[in-house]
Amino acid sequence: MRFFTLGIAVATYRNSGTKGYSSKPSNGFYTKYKNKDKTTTEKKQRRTKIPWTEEQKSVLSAVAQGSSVFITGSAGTGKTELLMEVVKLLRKLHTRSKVFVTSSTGVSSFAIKGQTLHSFIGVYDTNNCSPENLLDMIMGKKRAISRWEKAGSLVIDEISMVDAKLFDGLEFVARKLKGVDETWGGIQLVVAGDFCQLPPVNQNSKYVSYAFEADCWNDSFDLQIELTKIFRQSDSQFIELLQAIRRGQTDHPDLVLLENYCSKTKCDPSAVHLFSLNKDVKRVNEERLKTLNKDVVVYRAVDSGDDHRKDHWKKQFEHGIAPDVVTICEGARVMLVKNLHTWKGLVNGATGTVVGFVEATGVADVCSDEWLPIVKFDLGKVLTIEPVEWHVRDGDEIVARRKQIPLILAWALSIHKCQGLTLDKAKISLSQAFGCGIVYTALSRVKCLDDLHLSGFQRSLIQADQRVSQFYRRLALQHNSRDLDNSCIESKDSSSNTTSHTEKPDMAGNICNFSLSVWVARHLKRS
Ligand SMILES: Nc1ncnc2c1ncn2[C@@H]1O[C@H](COP(=O)(O)OP(=O)(O)OP(=O)(O)O)[C@@H](O)[C@H]1O
Repeated sequence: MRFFTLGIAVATYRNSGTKGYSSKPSNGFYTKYKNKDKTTTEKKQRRTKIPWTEEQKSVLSAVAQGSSVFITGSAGTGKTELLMEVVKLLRKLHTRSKVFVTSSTGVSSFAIKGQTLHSFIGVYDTNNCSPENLLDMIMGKKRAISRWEKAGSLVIDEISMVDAKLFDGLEFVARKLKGVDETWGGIQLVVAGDFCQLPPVNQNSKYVSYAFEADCWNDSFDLQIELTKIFRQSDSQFIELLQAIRRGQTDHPDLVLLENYCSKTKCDPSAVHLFSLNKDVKRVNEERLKTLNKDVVVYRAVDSGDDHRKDHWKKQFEHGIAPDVVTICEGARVMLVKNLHTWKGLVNGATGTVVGFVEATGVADVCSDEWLPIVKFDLGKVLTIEPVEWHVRDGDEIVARRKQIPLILAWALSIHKCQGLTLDKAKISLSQAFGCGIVYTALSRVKCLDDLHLSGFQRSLIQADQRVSQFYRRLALQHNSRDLDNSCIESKDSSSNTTSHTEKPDMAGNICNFSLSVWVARHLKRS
């Protein structure tokens, strides 16, 4: 493997546009943030302390039994958090090198420390590809073939953006390359996502088919489970309103609240501005940076990787969240794009303001004698941000590394980029919004209505796809029939005292018996 380095340039120049290296950005902070945040062991201990719900536990126990599982649920129900735990479990079951962790978008694949689904497949343009075409394209790629042959488990996050044709194609490829005549060639599949959020993007046609419409969908899973406990929001009125929007309900009485928020509330200047178009995001961020009229510091990423596969990983970085160039100055609103200190809330999505710069002496081989930003996070913590590393993986192998400051300008963001994030405050411009799920995805980023300022909101923008609604209705019916089956099994088994299960009311007040759901789902699938 050959590595090359682009070289880092940390330069300061006046906002006026005249480039030139200056000594140090003017600020009053030259003391490094001392609290070097505990040991790795302590970090690990804290992470494992998440109080999993019964639903989440049932997923973990199904995975531990070798089941293939689909995890869905509203925004903020902990799908991604749970997936991280599932990955740990799968690695114990199959060994690390046989577990492939993927997501449909670059941003979300970084969030789960995986790779994009397309990079795992080894083919980038899969639009309207038949299963046979897909297999043909993969057959020309040794590494891709070996990944498929090796795979004991495949994890796919943000499934809402994967279309049915691709999902069926992947199942076909798995069966052929594993040489096992079982669904997915016997690979343990764990898939997560919310079909009420952003749908698949198909460049060649307006019609999108969701993954659940794939012929193999039902046979792919032993358990399909909808998580019902929402963690991101706690205000029941807001939760109910979001659920109405998720269902595409345009006549909900509380929608008037959003119309009021559109016109009346004064916008908090620290709120993140969300747009549906990237050009609006770029424009607003550049405008806001200029208005500060301060010296800026430019951080260029240092990339290294396998030269032969440079096109591949460059593309990955382009589509990922790790920025190529970060241009900031004192006063700039920024967002962390990597988890730094989870237990302190300094995670991917945490926002703050650059309050100064500190000399970067001794920071591992980049930025030496240059400047590191000090960020005061909205949560109150102040932290010197050092460069971190992102990886592009090919299965278990790291094929490229990017070192960069994990910040992006955060006055404005695209709604697509923020899928999966929790935002402290948001100013959402919906005037250019289009398509199903976009209003729900945008609004569900914040924790409460007071954190929201809206413009361009109209009830007509709320759109839910009928196929998605039908899918969730079917899933709910399955759950209900499973509950009935469970109570039968319970009474059968109670005589032998072998069954223990937890009862928990779901959002609709029904009683769900989750510990038995795996068995029942398998039973339903086979019968
Ligand atoms: N059992 C739990 N107890 C407490 N908090 C939890 C639990 N599970 C998840 N969370 C927290 O809930 C928040 C939302 O989780 P996460 O981002 O995984 O949701 P999600 O379902 O993936 O959302 P989205 O669909 O918007 O991507 C996170 O802050 C996460 O740490």
